[in-house]
Amino acid sequence: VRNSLISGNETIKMALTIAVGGRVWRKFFKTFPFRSNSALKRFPTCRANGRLYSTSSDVVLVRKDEESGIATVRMNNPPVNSLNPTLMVALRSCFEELEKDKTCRALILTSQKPKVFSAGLDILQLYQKSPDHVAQFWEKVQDMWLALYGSRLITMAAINGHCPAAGCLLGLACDYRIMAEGNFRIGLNETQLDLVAPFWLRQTMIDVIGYRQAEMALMIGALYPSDKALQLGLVDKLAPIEDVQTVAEEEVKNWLKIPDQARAITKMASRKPLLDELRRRKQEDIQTFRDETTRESVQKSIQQYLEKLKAKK
Ligand SMILES: CCCCCCCCC/C=C/C(=O)SCCNC(=O)CCNC(=O)[C@H](O)C(C)(C)COP(=O)(O)OP(=O)(O)OC[C@H]1O[C@@H](n2cnc3c(N)ncnc32)[C@H](O)[C@@H]1OP(=O)(O)O
Repeated sequence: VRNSLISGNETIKMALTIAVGGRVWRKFFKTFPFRSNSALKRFPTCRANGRLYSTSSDVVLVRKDEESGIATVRMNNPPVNSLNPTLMVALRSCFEELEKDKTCRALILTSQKPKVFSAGLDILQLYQKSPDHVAQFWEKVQDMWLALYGSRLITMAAINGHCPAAGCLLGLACDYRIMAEGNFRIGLNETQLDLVAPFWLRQTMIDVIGYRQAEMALMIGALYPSDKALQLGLVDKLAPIEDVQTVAEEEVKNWLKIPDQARAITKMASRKPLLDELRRRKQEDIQTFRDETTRESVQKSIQQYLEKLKAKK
């Protein structure tokens, strides 16, 4: 159903776009306007072995190789890259900056701290917080995802460690996933916290691993070891943890051989319906998240989950 949501008009527009040579990008951006938020402040930048973008808080480290146009974005929010508002705003801002940078062609998303790609949403931000806080928090999740999933760039997740829940959400938003071999886990374990993955996250899981496997994985909140994730198609390739970044760079170089505009138009053709649907239902999605998360029984489950995390030690 989703694929058929691209109208005939848009398909014709896309075909014309490809055909009209010089005016291609103007038409492309008209057909698929990429959003940006002018209120976000630009990164202070400096140069060292290529361009190094840096957020004021340094929770996101970005190094761009000017020659190849490949930017590596490292999440740097110890101990486990949990997605708190600061990290999510920095990631979104970084994705949007790279999007605007005409010399940037690809983005590799990884963790500065090997062994954990991201522990997902910062659970503390969902516990005993006001409905307004939770609503604002969720909008940051949505905006970060829209910026990454809707990117014209080649996006590659170099998953160098555990990747539960919203860590997996980030991976699924990319075009390709390379994961570390070994005892690392990936998946959407939301139901284990008594949470329900929103429609757009569920849809990306279905798109990547197929309906039956996604339905089952989501219901039981499965976290898969990397070899099983490869078998399911949840990740595309495995590499020893120390080689994940290099393998990602090699893979990007293969993708760079494809002309950017045809690749990006094709990507948008398949992603636009879901992007549009979330944009259209953004407020409804925020309200659902706010109401669900602040429910007493869900708060109790989150409390128990936090206690379990602490007791692990
Ligand atoms: C439709 C409507 C409804 C919609 C609702 C839809 C929601 C859908 C979207 C996504 C939801 C989510 O992401 S929910 C988040 C789900 N995430 C998880 O379940 C991951 C939980 N974490 C882990 O499993 C592990 O930490 C793991 C990542 C494997 C790393 O293990 P390690 O042994 O290396 O590290 P640990 O010792 O466990 O953790 C180090 C410290 O970090 C803390 N910590 C770990 N994960 C954390 C987290 N996510 N948030 C905060 N803090 C965390 C621990 O408590 C420790 O704190 P100290 O003891 O103080 O040091």
